[in-house]
Amino acid sequence: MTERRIAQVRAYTVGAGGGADYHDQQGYHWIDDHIATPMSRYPGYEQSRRSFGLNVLGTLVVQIEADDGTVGFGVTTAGEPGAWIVERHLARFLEGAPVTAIEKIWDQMFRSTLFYGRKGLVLNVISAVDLALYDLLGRLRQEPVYALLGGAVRDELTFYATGARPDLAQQLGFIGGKMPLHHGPHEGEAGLRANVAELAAMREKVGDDFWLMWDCWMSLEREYAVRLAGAANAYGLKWLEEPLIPDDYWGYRDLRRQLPPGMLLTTGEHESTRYGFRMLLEMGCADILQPDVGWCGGITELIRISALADAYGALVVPHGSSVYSYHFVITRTNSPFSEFLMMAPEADEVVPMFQPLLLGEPVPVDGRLRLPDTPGFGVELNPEVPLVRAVARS
Ligand SMILES: C[C@H](O)[C@H](O)CC(=O)C(=O)O
Ligand SMILES: [Mg+2]
Repeated sequence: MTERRIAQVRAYTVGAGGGADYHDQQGYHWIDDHIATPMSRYPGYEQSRRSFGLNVLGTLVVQIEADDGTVGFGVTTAGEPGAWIVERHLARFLEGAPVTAIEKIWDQMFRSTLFYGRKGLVLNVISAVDLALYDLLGRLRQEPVYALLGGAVRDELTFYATGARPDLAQQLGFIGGKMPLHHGPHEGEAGLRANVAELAAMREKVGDDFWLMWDCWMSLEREYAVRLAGAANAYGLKWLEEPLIPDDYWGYRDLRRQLPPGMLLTTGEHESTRYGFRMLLEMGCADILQPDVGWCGGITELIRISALADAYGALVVPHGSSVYSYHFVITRTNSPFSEFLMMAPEADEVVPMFQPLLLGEPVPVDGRLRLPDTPGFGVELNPEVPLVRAVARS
């Protein structure tokens, strides 16, 4: 293959809601309906995550154009600050470099941003660039990303669903349902009882064998989490997800030892890089790691995180991220199933996660999906969604 070089990098924000910033929804949506969060303790921020600014960043789209005009793209949650980082800082490591220099470009982006990066927004941006590079390489080679990653280890993906209605997810063929936790510790014993009553009612609806999990979205304290897990055990809770803030590695380590036997502890969607996941693994913080490929450092870093996890006997079940996760999960034996985020406002039907931004996004049918072999990640930007190149080059 002729060696292609990167001609131009472009960063865009997106006018419409949704897309990679999937919390940015209008009107009623289960994903913003009194979900327990680290901010719930402050009056006025309990009912809606949008109220404390969960949707302030918006979507970032990174396009990378090769010198033959082929364009790959990646998306993340980073909006205008992310566009600034791409255009004013990271572009220098990309433009003129070989398209195949993915490892070197990653290393340069990471090292050059250490003085203000390491986690969070900067890693979201590095992830989007990395996804765009993989998409571009796949398009140039006319191969799906999963083929670039060594090929599929199984024929199809199997999914659990995240949403407010595991009972409907069961009817739609998913293997389990992960519900948001609705009441945080600030709601006291009554809130704890209300949480357990919701779980009990859902168990009644789905029967004994369907997986039920709780996503606590960093909202709990350890003592509360122990009591909640103890009460939930009677209703067969499969895992307790992200109960503590991400930096409390010590809390996760201790909590994992205090959970009822058989109940799993999961976390990682707000963790990034191999260094963050090394902490989780070495300290024994979780049974299942849940990196988000759009936030943890992209495919390049997820490969390292997954290998590290495998050596520790931990599963990696990436957080959401649709096709960007699927192309990875299908290639890894320690990623036996996938998450599907139910983005229908009532969680009552399967709709593409990144709508309206992407076209061609495949969705599970009967809880399963055979990945198409379309080049790259197999999705296109929807021309009807306006993109804004908000940051001029200096
Ligand atoms: C449902 C959760 O609160 C969050 O919005 C998504 C998430 O953490 C997950 O899918 O996992
Ligand atoms: Mg989660």
